[in-house]
Amino acid sequence: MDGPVISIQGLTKRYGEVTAVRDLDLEVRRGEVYGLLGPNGAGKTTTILTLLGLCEPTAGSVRVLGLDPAREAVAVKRQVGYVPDSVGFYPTLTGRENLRYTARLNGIRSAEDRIADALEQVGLADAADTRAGAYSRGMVQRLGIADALVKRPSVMILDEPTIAIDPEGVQRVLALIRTLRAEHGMTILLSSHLLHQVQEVCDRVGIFVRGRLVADGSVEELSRRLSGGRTVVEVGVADDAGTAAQRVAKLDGVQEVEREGDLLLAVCEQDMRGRIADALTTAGHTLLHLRQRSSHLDEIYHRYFHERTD
Ligand SMILES: Nc1ncnc2c1ncn2[C@@H]1O[C@H](COP(=O)(O)OP(=O)(O)OP(=O)(O)O)[C@@H](O)[C@H]1O
Repeated sequence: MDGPVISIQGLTKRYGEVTAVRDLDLEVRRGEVYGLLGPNGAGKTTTILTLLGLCEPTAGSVRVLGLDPAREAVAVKRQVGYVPDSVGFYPTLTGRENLRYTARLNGIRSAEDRIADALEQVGLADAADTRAGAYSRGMVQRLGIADALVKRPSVMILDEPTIAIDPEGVQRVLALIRTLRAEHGMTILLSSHLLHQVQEVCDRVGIFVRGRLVADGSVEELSRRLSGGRTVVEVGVADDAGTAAQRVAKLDGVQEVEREGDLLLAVCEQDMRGRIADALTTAGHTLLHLRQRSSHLDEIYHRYFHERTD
């Protein structure tokens, strides 16, 4: 299938007086990890439920793999793995037995190999025959992902996949998301209010505030837009920083150079790391540090949030 895997145009969802999602346009391309980012009540879950055909749009059009989830929910469900924010399993059944149960519910026959593969992928092979009631929250979350993987989906939708799990568990889930994308080319949509985590795994993010998408792009792009198109390059040299600063300031495209502790901050029209490195090393400086500074996602998020609510 060509074109976006997820395509939302003009989506509005009202619950009585409450408008949960307003006039949303969003596209997720094949193999992309897209993060829906926003505070509680922003409309993330409503958007996800609409993609799964579990919530009917008030207005607008939604397509998943070219299908209309409101009309073709079964076909969508067959190809899309969904992990809700709180996954429930039978505590007295083992991880493997729980997956057998849902495989049967989904009409997947001869699922044993798929179940074993899915448990292996999420790192639960050793705990497969332990009761789910004895799993940690992080393990339950990973079992939820395994459950969605059994049907070998091409798209995964995860609602708050790292909520209420410990830092080690979070890292395992994030690593798993990266692997699913890298090794299986999976398209992944995840929602979160945990900014740093989204920044770690997503190619693009959409910032949701009160049902509206107020910004959309890669973290780099959002960062550049906020800084008025300028890029800051951090430079550290082992020797005379004053002379190094003068050299960098003379380069075409560098607007100004500031000092921040031991670092020089070169404000540039674009990423000039290569030219800065060349200029300094050619002049005999020893370069210790060179990094393009990007705004942290929480700075971006709060800036957009405040711009819209002030
Ligand atoms: N079934 C419903 N009936 C009435 N109002 C609803 C319903 N579902 C959601 N809402 C309202 O719609 C708005 C968006 O909710 P939604 O759950 O989509 O947000 P969210 O960004 O996923 O937040 P959270 O992280 O808290 O789940 C909220 O104001 C919520 O109270």
